[in-house]
Amino acid sequence: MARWLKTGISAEDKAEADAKVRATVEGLLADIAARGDAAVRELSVKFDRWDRTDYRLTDAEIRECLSQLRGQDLDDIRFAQEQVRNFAQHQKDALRDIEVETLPGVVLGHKNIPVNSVGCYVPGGKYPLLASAHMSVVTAKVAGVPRIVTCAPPFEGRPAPAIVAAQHLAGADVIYCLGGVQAVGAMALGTESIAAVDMLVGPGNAFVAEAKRQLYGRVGIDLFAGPTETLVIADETVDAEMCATDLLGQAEHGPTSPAILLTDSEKLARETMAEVERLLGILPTAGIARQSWRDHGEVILCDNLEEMVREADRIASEHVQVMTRDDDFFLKHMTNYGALFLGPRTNVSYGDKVIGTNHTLPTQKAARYTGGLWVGKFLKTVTYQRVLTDEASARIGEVCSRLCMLEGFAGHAEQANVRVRRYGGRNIPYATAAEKL
Ligand SMILES: NC(=O)c1ccc[n+]([C@@H]2O[C@H](COP(=O)([O-])OP(=O)(O)OC[C@H]3O[C@@H](n4cnc5c(N)ncnc54)[C@H](O)[C@@H]3O)[C@@H](O)[C@H]2O)c1
Ligand SMILES: [Zn+2]
Repeated sequence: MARWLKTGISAEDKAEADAKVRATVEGLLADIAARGDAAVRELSVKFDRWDRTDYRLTDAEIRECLSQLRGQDLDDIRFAQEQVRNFAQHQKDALRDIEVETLPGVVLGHKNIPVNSVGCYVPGGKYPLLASAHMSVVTAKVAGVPRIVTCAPPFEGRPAPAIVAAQHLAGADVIYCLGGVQAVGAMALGTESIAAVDMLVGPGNAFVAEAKRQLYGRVGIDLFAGPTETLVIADETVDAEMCATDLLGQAEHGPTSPAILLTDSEKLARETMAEVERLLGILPTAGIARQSWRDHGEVILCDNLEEMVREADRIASEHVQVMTRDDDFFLKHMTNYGALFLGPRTNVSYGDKVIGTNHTLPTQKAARYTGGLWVGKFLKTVTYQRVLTDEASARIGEVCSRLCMLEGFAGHAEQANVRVRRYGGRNIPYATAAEKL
């Protein structure tokens, strides 16, 4: 039986916090819908103390941002984008348009059409998270999206040069310096100055993730990608320093980021908890990490690998780092996760920043029903059909007609009957005679 050596705040407290965010976001989106640019500007001033008449960055501002980065920084950004682009291209190559003859004379096909315009949100409230620009803009580009708009909040009172460089180098068509609900609201709803997009993608804090959720339907969204979560599954093949580092490395994202250790070793569990305390004494971002560890950190002790898989699937964490005697066991049996990091040689940070898999991943158990952002999310798989011969049309038509009448759909039946009469040469009376076929 799984046993908790450390727990976080209660499910009720979490639900209450979520309800508050929901209500706030509802109000902000209604305001943007009603008052457009004026509301966007007011919210930008209120939340980010950032006031402009036009939030679109000019070419000169973009060039200025690029010029502020060192050559090494630009090379590193290009390297990371190259990795993301390569893997996304391989994934795209695995998606084929198909056209098949499923019965003699019956041809069915599907093709993958890129969404026409997307809005890529790049978070930047607490840290200038430039990596998110690679993940959404580069991937949209590989998918073939014709119009890519991107937003990130100001950082320390101005556009973050590294984010803007990443947005630009990734191939964004239009860059706005806007954050939070005002950014995703403006992109989805459109304002006097911002043309609405068809789909929103990218991660963000609880407000951003909730705004995307509420805008879903009005536009498409990639997935529910809110505050980061990490799960470390470890046994005594690794030590406490490795586990504690990997927990705090992701806990630093924000005060509501769960970091959970799942292990079958009580010794490792206790040593890791002690090591977390030691590292919190020296980590420069300990302010945030300490709070998330206190409120959302958990340590769960299991009896064996099977139980660890069950617990991990229940948690359905965004990131799962596996460092055990049999990592492949988890790859083989786990079903709910955003991304797996197998073995101590890799880690979530590699995935977050550079290795090439997408870092925009499902949170709050969304991993039960979706994977993360990838090139396929930007593609609409649509179908088409044609019937090549009279015989095929009559054959399908006869079955169709009977099935329509089983449902009481006389009009549908007649769509079939008219074709059976013309192409099958059979004189079917109007609609009602379907059952006599
Ligand atoms: N799931 C994923 O794939 C993934 C990946 C990377 C990052 N993340 C998450 O992205 C988030 C980034 O968060 P962030 O805050 O640093 O940046 P952010 O850009 O997501 O949010 C900043 C914006 O939040 C808005 N805001 C702040 N306080 C508000 C309030 N009280 N009411 C309404 N709006 C408010 C402001 O408009 C501000 O511009 C983190 O939670 C991180 O864990 C998730
Ligand atoms: Zn991270």
